[in-house]
Amino acid sequence: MKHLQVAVGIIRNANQEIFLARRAADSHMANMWEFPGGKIEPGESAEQALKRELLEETGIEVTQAKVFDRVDHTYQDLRVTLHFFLVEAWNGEPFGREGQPQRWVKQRDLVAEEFPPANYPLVARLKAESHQNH
Ligand SMILES: Nc1nc2c([nH]c(=O)n2[C@@H]2O[C@H](COP(=O)(O)OP(=O)(O)OP(=O)(O)O)[C@@H](O)[C@H]2O)c(=O)[nH]1
Ligand SMILES: [Mg+2]
Repeated sequence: MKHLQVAVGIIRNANQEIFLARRAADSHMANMWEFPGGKIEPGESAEQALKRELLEETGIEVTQAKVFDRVDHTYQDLRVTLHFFLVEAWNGEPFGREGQPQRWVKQRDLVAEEFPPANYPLVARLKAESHQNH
């Protein structure tokens, strides 16, 4: 089975809002909401891929990224390892640079079912941590 290594950015602003983008209609997990990111290319570290993908997909230059979690998930015909980073420092203003819809959502208001199934535990963790801290 194909196995992808993916770098993913949880972009969070000072209002505890997280930037989400909508996946394209013709992609894997079409039309679901996602944290921007993409495949780690050969020779790249997860953090390098994160910076490249966030620039390509949202236009921001990441200046600091913290490892947040690593999740392994097997879909019907595809295995993914998602390397999640918490991004709280960047230059620019994120937007759907590839034309994809986007929105900011309060961390505590995230809805797991809007994301690909691999994200469910991660979204649960983010919601739990938002109740502790805010
Ligand atoms: N970016 C992103 N991908 C995710 C998330 N959750 C999740 O299961 N994935 C899966 O990770 C895989 C790779 O992500 P991607 O499609 O963004 O990769 P990419 O930007 O390199 O795509 P491309 O082939 O169009 O260049 C997809 O199969 C996607 O369904 C998520 O929150 N964000
Ligand atoms: Mg992508």
